[in-house]
Amino acid sequence: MSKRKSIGIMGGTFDPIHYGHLVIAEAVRSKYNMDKVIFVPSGCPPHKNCSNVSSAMDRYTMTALATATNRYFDISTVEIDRSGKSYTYDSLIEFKKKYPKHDIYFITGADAIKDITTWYNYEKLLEMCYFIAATRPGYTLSNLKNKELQMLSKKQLENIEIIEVPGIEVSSTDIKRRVRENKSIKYLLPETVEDYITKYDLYLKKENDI
Ligand SMILES: Nc1ncnc2c1ncn2[C@@H]1O[C@H](COP(=O)(O)OP(=O)(O)OP(=O)(O)O)[C@@H](O)[C@H]1O
Ligand SMILES: O=C(O)c1ccc[n+]([C@@H]2O[C@H](COP(=O)([O-])O)[C@@H](O)[C@H]2O)c1
Repeated sequence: MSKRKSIGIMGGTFDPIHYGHLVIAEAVRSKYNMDKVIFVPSGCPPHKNCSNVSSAMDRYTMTALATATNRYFDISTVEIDRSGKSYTYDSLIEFKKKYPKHDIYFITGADAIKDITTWYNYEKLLEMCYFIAATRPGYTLSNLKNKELQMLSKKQLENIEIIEVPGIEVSSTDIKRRVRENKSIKYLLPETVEDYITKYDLYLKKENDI
């Protein structure tokens, strides 16, 4: 990594945000001594059905609650303010303009990076920023390098770093299912987010009914 200043961009649907997201963002920030990590809730996640996702306001609020206690964490509305699919390429253009002196690192789970060749304008994206892919349980480094990423050139692969972080086996899908089944979600996500979910009765209906 160069000695230039750097920031991390942590994009996600965050429906809801949980400790899996927070752990990887903090692990990457401290490992690379980043100035900050900006959490970017998607407006309409490109690879998900937007109509099945909670409102942008709920997801933004939960992300703000979850990140409030970390002075290095920030939050951006760049994607929820934009209409149409929330392509990372469009957001990165904006962040490059806003932070011309910083190196930009897009932080993602390793399971998401394996599909990078299906992302909008992925070739340009890989020239514009570095990707830091945190392994989550079930994804090994060798599997990822050998199989899913084999379409990429050596130069493109150089802009992707796969790192291991303390694994937390939690997903937003699992949390939503637990809420529906009236199971505890305690210790899977910050208490403030848990309280928000309870207060506004989020996730009680089946995903297709949202
Ligand atoms: N437990 C986890 N460990 C590591 N990375 C994670 C974890 N959960 C999510 N991520 C990563 O965080 C990013 C944003 O994830 P997202 O908001 O879609 O949450 P999710 O839990 O993966 O949701 P879903 O269950 O709907 O797939 C993605 O790059 C994803 O790979
Ligand atoms: O730009 C794309 O084509 C693209 C395709 C899939 C995922 N992403 C981004 O990757 C991040 C994680 O996505 P998701 O669907 O797992 O929440 C989020 O910021 C998405 O906008 C971006």
